[in-house]
Amino acid sequence: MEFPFDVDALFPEPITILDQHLRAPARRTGTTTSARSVDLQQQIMTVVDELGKASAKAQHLPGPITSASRMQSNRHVMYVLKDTSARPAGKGAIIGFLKVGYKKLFVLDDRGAHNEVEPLCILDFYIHESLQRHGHGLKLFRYMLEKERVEPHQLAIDRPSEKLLRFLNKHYNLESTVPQVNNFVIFEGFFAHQHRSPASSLRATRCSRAASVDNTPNAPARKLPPKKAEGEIKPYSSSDREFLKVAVEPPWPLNRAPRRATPPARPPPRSSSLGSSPDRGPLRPFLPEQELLRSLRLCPPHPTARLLLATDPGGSPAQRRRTRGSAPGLVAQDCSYSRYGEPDSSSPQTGPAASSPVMETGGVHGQRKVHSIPPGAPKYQAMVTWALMSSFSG
Ligand SMILES: CC(=O)SCCNC(=O)CCNC(=O)[C@H](O)C(C)(C)COP(=O)(O)OP(=O)(O)OC[C@H]1O[C@@H](n2cnc3c(N)ncnc32)[C@H](O)[C@@H]1OP(=O)(O)O
Repeated sequence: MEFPFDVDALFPEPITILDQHLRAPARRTGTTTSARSVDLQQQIMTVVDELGKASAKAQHLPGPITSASRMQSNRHVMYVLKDTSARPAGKGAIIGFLKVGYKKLFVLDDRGAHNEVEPLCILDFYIHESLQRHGHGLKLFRYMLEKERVEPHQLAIDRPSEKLLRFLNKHYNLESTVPQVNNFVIFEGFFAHQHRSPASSLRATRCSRAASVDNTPNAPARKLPPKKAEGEIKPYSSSDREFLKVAVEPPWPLNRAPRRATPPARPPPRSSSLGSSPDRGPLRPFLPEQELLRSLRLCPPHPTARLLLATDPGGSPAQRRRTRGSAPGLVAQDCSYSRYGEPDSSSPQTGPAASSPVMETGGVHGQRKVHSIPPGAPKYQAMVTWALMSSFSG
């Protein structure tokens, strides 16, 4: 993976360890001015962002789980492997990365009992497509194990891909998993020699005062107090990949999904740690325009909207007619309906909307009013305005 700046100079060693400060490694020669170090940090951030994007693409994730901003806001550690052999255009290249971090998890042991632990977790792992199966992943993984002083079976893996499961099986003989109900995979032997971070040791010390703690020296995990019901254990575990599921939705009614006559064919995916891959389903689609218009027509009348319409100069029949004549494509119509929705034949102006979009806000005494959208106003803006007026009803 190449960059428009010299990554060979940026990362002097074959493997560079980055933490939340995303600092450039110490230079071998020369001094670094503060302006230069800001520049170098910017380059590191670019590398991290691009690696995160490439990894997400390789795993078919809807978005990156590794980025400079996420690195800065978490205590994760990233091992970056550079290509020492090739220096295309004299700027070097990056082969891949491995991201790890300690996480507090609730995991089940082989008897199905809950255990609170804080293991080192494999959070993201990526080797450039052109260089996979060349031993680079193993080089990076070995280096990380050595630096973090952990054994492979002591790790928890955040939703491993099929490739990673095979990698772990091939290089470390990890095969039998301990079934979990969260997104992490742990292997047999996890509880035998659970590695404890300084943070977890501290927490275990604190917990020992509150009793219900296994007092065995180096006890890897403690049983939760019996008073806690299973449903109360929250969060069950915080997968880094969880945030990808949170779709940013527009406000009501723009977020209303089309109504289904029948239940979905497939139940929503269940979270499992049995090697399930990340949820790759698309984010919830925005409501199509026609569906939105239909929803708006079905909505009940709103007092605020009525008030505004009553005082709206464009609400007079004359004004509406003028608008209809002068601005094609905009709504200028006054439909009268009976209270139950049928067209009211007594009204001088009845009939379907001549043009769209139609903003029906409901009328007084059974009349449904269609009010005009100012010329030039985008359709969605008008819909949102109407929706906001409706939301005041509560
Ligand atoms: C928690 C997480 O991060 S899950 C996401 C893991 N990342 C990905 O799936 C992204 C795409 N894959 C990759 O980036 C890499 O393949 C990695 C990181 C999984 C492994 O790195 P590599 O450099 O390819 O591994 P390395 O060469 O050291 O070991 C090769 C072994 O890994 C496994 N492996 C690697 N690629 C594949 C593949 N395409 N299909 C099946 N197994 C594979 C195999 O066991 C392989 O041994 P083999 O070639 O004898 O079958």
